[in-house]
Amino acid sequence: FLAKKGRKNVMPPGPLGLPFIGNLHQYDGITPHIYFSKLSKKYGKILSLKLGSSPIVVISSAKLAKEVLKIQDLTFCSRPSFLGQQKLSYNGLDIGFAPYNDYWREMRKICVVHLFSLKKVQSFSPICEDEVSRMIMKISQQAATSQIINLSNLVISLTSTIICRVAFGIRYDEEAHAKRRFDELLAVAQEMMTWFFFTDYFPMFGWLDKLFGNISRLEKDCKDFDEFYEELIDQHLNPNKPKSMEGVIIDLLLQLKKEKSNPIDLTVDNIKAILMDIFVGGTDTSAAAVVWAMSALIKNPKVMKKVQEEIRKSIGTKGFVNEDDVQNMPYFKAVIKETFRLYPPAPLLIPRETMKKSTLEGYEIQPGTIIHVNSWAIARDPEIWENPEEFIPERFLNSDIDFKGQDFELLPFGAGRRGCPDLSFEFVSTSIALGVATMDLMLSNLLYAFDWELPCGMKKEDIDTDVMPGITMH
Ligand code: HEM
Repeated sequence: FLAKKGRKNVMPPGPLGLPFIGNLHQYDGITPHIYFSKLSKKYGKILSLKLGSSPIVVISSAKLAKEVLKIQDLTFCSRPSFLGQQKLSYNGLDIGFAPYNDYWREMRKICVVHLFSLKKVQSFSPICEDEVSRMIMKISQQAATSQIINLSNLVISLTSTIICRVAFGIRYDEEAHAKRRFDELLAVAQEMMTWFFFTDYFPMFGWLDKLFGNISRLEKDCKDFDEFYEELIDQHLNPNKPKSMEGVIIDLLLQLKKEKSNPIDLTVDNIKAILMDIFVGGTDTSAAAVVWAMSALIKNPKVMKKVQEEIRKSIGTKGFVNEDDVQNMPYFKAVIKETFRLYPPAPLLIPRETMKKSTLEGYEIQPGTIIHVNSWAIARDPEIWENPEEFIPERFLNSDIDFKGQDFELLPFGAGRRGCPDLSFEFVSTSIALGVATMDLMLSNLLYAFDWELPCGMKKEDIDTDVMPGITMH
């Protein structure tokens, strides 16, 4: 028995670890959200464990998420410094992996004010619409000859094409070498960001990373990225660049660098680091969400039929669903929310690190502790959600719960000062924000234009829903 008062100085409960390695031998690094969720059933909504020398606390309730992301946001708003993430972000010169400090505050302001202002995001809409209609055309051609469509590949390729156009003003031909190179770089970034480096958990044994070739691989990947950015920057500095390259994100950043009007003098490395955030944050997340949505719909044919009826009734013979049309489709919006609930693209958000000593549920949390908010587990908590494992969009039809970071039972974009910058548009419908708008457009048009079924001989139980490693859940 531990009275709340008596818990002082005690870490939250958790599995017993071994000396030196802690719980590393039990840890599932591929699906950590599921591993933590199982632990929370045994140890509670706040639990702790140790990976090597790193203390970790996992939160699995809406109430505690509110405590961490809102009430004590300032205490819990730094980021741990993992080797792969640090190297890829030019030592935290980006926004997502930067520690909480004045630099991060300024960079985030630049991003929100200049790169993702409402006007800017709206100007991206014709690009998204153009790319989605090209995708629909491509599927039509393949369907006409009864070819099987690999939807995951198509959707990932589409989001990366959109980001390339929005960020660099370049439309890579799908088969082109440059496009393949970009997609490969993205896949490598995902892998390196969650790669196991000894340095992260056993700093004294960092030399093992060298021995096992982890460092040379990481350095090679960073070099590849760097060359890619350099080429892009050179293209944008060319006074004879094509018109399509003007006013895009990289151009805006180069302009800000030249103007020197910000408290931070932007360097080329700052620009490269921000580009990395935009690639990784902007491409993977909405693509993963669309693939999960389609998988859920294929498994739930009644929901598929109902949402298609809504879209087709609303759009009629217009031929294409535009961004504004979606606002008049409550069931479609509920399908999006239900997808975010069951399949949040970043199930553990991006890990936080405590800035100072604090107390959570009477437990003392030391500075430098890594905090995981298990948004995946919270969104399946039977104390909050009825039949939590079922895909039932109807639950959102008469509910005010939204995903803008105010309702802590549904946190696909995180919340608080480190929440996804899309949330800075709290005063605007989130569908205007780039990630959701892309997702709305892709999914609504896929459902409007085609009837979907699994390849011949495949049953819905055969759909492989095993998760691949990475911050984003593919
Ligand atoms: C469906 C689309 C998206 C989802 C589900 C998503 C989700 C997330 C999540 C969960 C976080 C961490 C929040 C936290 O720690 O509380 C985050 C942070 C971030 N996201 Fe997104 N995101 C999406 C789209 C985008 C887009 C389109 C961009 C930019 C082009 C972007 C850029 C970022 C950045 C820079 C951060 C780091 C914020 C910080 O640490 O201050 N995301 N996002």
